[in-house]
Amino acid sequence: MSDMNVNGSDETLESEAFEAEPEADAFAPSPYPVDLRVKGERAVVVGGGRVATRKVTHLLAAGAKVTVVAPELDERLAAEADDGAIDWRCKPYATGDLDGARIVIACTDDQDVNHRVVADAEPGQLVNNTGDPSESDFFNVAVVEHGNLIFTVSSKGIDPALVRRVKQRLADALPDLLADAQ
Ligand SMILES: C[C@@]1(CC(=O)O)c2cc3[nH]c(cc4nc(cc5[nH]c(cc(n2)[C@H]1CCC(=O)O)[C@@](C)(CC(=O)O)[C@@H]5CCC(=O)O)C(CC(=O)O)=C4CCC(=O)O)c(CCC(=O)O)c3CC(=O)O
Ligand SMILES: NC(=O)C1=CN([C@@H]2O[C@H](COP(=O)(O)OP(=O)(O)OC[C@H]3O[C@@H](n4cnc5c(N)ncnc54)[C@H](O)[C@@H]3O)[C@@H](O)[C@H]2O)C=CC1
Repeated sequence: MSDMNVNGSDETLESEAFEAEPEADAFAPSPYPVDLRVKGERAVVVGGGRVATRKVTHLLAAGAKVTVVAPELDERLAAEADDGAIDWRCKPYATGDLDGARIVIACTDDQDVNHRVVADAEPGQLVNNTGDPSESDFFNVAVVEHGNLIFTVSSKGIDPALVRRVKQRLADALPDLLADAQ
């Protein structure tokens, strides 16, 4: 598998996880792959930095109602809050902030807080701890959209850097790959 090559160049996608070392597969069995419909559902994102910005962008595109809990917001999220696109609770996370959420994403730079968010979530809430895949009900995947097609890339939470590289190659290769398929 190590010579898998999406774009036809000589470069290979080197990765320990890609070689499927038995001890690397801490998240077996594989996750159940779905496209989750979240239109109109409440999503609570705890943390307002770079990683939160990426998650919020996808949640808004999917039509979720987004609440961000954080004492500070990155520039782009601050603009979304000013526009009324997201609800911003300008404060540190506290128990109770997850009430009414269908989806919960913990992405502060304080792993104790992220852990507390996971511990506070109700059984019916889908929770993602961006700093600890072992505590997540789901993983955020890389996305390449092409017309009505959505291509997603996941490594079962094992190797996000590899996922990012593969996404880029997929995006570069898709126009040629699909030229006579549509
Ligand atoms: C488990 C998961 C949690 C989750 O569900 O979010 C997770 C976890 C972690 N990521 C880390 C690092 C980075 N992740 C990225 C990028 C992406 N990460 C994404 C998903 C996921 N990342 C989930 C698993 C997905 C899978 O593998 O199947 C993507 C695909 C989707 C998205 O985030 O929306 C998005 C690319 C999207 C795009 O390009 O479009 C970058 C690059 C960057 O930020 O620019 C870096 C910087 C490092 C680098 O580049 O090497 C660290 C180490 C943190 C540390 O130690 O500091 C952890 C924690 C850990 O692994 O323990
Ligand atoms: N899944 C992924 O794609 C990645 C995940 N990570 C994880 O995400 C974490 C955050 O990364 P960045 O967004 O780059 O950090 P950042 O420093 O840009 O943002 C951290 C945010 O957390 C907020 N925050 C801090 N304490 C808080 C509290 N008690 N309550 C609410 N909000 C609080 C801050 O105000 C800030 O908005 C990293 O520590 C790492 O664990 C890092 C890289 C990629």
